[in-house]
Amino acid sequence: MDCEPRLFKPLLPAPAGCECSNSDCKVRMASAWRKNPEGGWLCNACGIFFKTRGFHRPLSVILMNRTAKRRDTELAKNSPRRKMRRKNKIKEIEESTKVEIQKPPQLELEEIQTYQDEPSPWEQKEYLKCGLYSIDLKLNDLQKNSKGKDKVKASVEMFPLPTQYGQFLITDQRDFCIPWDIMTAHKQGLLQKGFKKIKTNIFVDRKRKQDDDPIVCNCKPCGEGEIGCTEECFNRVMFYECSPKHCPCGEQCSNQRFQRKESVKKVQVFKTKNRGFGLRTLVKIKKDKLILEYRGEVISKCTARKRMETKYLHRKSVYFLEYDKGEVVDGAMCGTLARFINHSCAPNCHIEKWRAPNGEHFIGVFASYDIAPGAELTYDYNFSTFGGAQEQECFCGSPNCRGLIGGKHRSTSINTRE
Ligand SMILES: C[S@@+](CC[C@H](N)C(=O)[O-])C[C@H]1O[C@@H](n2cnc3c(N)ncnc32)[C@H](O)[C@@H]1O
Repeated sequence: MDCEPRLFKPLLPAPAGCECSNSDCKVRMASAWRKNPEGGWLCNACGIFFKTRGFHRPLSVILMNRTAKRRDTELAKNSPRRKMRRKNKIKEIEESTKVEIQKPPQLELEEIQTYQDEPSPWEQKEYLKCGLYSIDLKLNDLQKNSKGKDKVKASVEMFPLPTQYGQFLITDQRDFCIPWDIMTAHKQGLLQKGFKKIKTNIFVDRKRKQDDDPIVCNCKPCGEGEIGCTEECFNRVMFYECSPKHCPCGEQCSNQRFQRKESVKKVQVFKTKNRGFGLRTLVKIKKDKLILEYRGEVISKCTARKRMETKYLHRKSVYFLEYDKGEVVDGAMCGTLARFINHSCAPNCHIEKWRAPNGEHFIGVFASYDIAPGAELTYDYNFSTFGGAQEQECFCGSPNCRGLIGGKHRSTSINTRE
């Protein structure tokens, strides 16, 4: 295909070093120069315009021609449709400015001034929303996808990044802020590998029991404003929680603390000097109050041993707690904040095991006496943890410290009357 190079006429300076006598144009270089009736010089474009229309080329047409010319040159495109559009625009402007031409020159100038102040929409510049190599992709434009959900789309299509960009990302140092929730979780030790809070125990080696024949107490339904199932409640004495469906006291039953999740909410994980993380209370806790339920994965002792020999082989902390005959709660991977409670030989808490109406158990940390705000919560591991782990040196710091936690000294007795 023959493809002749496009020839541009060389630009000539105005004769005698002057400029285009159209006060809106004033160019010094043009492809040709033409004389106006007064004897001055007009550039080729203004000369032709004046000759064909009888008035000077207005500023808006000059600007539009310049923009179009520049765009044409830059993009090397010359579509006939665009030419038509430009011609039509020029016609429109001619129509609108013809009347103004009749006005005295002073008025014409004012009119043109307003053109300059308020550029027409086709003269307005479009700005890129994002740099070519912008570090942060702008994700402002939300578009709906086929399912009607918001779909994020970058505002501007990006060029591929230069090859050295990876190096830049590695070496670039920028200030950043860790999101509040992540920072808090980190401070509370919740970012430990794989730890997740759960709302009920997870049964790994068997199914959860679904006993639909709960033990019902013989308390009498109480009057309005009274509290049911107090100290004398047969279930309470036996460390059984009443069933919400069957208890004669109904809504007034006070023996459903685990099921109603009546735990102390204002507790805080903190870093201890030599015992890893610990848990402290931010509020005063009364004697016998349920502080937290100890939840986790309910596994057989056999699974627990296997885990200790594999998964937890190099772990310093142990999170096993006796659950039932031959079963253990493992709070290492998932559970509640109770897993952060450390051992003390002079503890302020103890563990209680309560029977749930479905035949399973609730294991809770209870206050052994009134605890002041800010105090670290502790219980004696030797009475409640699973005795399969190695002995560890005790750093509880109490005057009657036994020196060791865990190992062979452990007993499995938990406070329960089963
Ligand atoms: C259930 S975790 C308690 C939370 C643990 N401190 C943590 O950072 O996750 C039990 C582990 O804490 C440490 N620990 C608890 N009480 C301790 C004590 N009095 N002295 C030394 N280490 C203790 C031991 O490593 C133990 O295996």
